[in-house]
Amino acid sequence: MSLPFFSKRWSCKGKHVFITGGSQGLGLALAELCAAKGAARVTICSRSQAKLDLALAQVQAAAATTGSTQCHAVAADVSTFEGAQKALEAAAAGGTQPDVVFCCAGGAKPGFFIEQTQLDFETGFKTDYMTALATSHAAASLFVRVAKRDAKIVLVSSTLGLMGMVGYAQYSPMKFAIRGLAECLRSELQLYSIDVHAYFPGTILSPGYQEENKTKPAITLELEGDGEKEGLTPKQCAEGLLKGVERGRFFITTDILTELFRAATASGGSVPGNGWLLDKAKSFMAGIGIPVWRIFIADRSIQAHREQHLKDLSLSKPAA
Ligand SMILES: NC(=O)C1=CN([C@@H]2O[C@H](COP(=O)(O)OP(=O)(O)OC[C@H]3O[C@@H](n4cnc5c(N)ncnc54)[C@H](OP(=O)(O)O)[C@@H]3O)[C@@H](O)[C@H]2O)C=CC1
Ligand SMILES: CCCCCCCCCCCCCCCC(=O)[C@@H](N)CO
Repeated sequence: MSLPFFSKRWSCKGKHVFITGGSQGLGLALAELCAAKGAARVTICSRSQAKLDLALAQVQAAAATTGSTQCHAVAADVSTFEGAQKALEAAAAGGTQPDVVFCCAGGAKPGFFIEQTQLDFETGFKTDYMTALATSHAAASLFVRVAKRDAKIVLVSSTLGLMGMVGYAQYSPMKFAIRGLAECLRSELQLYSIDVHAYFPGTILSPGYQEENKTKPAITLELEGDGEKEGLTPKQCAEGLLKGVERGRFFITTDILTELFRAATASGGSVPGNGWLLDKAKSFMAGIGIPVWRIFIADRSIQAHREQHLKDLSLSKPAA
């Protein structure tokens, strides 16, 4: 056990870092960062071998700056327990078990609730929640089995794991579920001294973001704001995420808005915060700013959009 005020800073140096969703976006940027920071081994995992081949070359290039990192790729679908277990076994085949597992796999398919199908929701459940559940279950089981010391599991939620809004019914509830999972695991995995962290990014300018914008309703885009201006690059997010992990933060954010939502909504003190007094101040600010935004901007724009929306809906419906 480490004391809360005197704990040593964690570092990925010399560690084996395993990353799902490592073939692009946040996961790839994180892999490059850990390679550049001297991790002993970086294993990236995603379903597509073709994407992994391209990504691995980038991670190797990042590793060349220090020269001490071995880089590997494992093709696996981590949305099942079997897939996640196999992925971790393959990662360990090189001789060292992972020390830290980042669950970055995920992705949204925005759309209107009544236009989305059972398959859309099931895909959200698999891609966002099951990948996180299966990976963290396989990782925790492995860490306990080999009595790994200093092990970590990092889950990736979203701003939308702290608040929900129009267009994200297929995705946001899964990110809320990841937050619930993180809270349960933080509590239970203390039994094995495994640290758990949860990251809540805002917009990440990733390939996934480009993809989701293809089906994103106009009203969702409007409320979310201009991603290109307000979003962060995968590299900026990876740096912020790693910094949060190094400092031992439980709920990690990389933008002020998400930090306000966290302070205002996160579990009423039943989980570690980001500084008691500062959290109180942020929660106070959020308690004023967020309702003002909801009443005067969000709900107002949605209500003003009703007429246009009904026209848009009937466009996609066959004539009665
Ligand atoms: N982009 C954004 O604006 C935001 C993203 N987030 C979250 O951050 C994380 C990273 O997002 P982003 O950088 O946009 O990621 P991308 O959507 O660009 O990439 C997703 C990655 O996950 C992999 N993946 C998807 N499904 C599986 C699966 N079943 N098994 C294994 N790998 C899988 C993909 O590879 P492959 O196709 O080869 O499987 C790919 O490497 C996600 O969890 C996302 O929900 C949170 C807030 C905002
Ligand atoms: C003072 C209070 C003002 C409040 C303003 C709130 C604005 C809401 C922003 C919601 C942003 C959602 C980002 C995450 C996106 C994400 O996870 C998807 N892109 C999936 O990939």
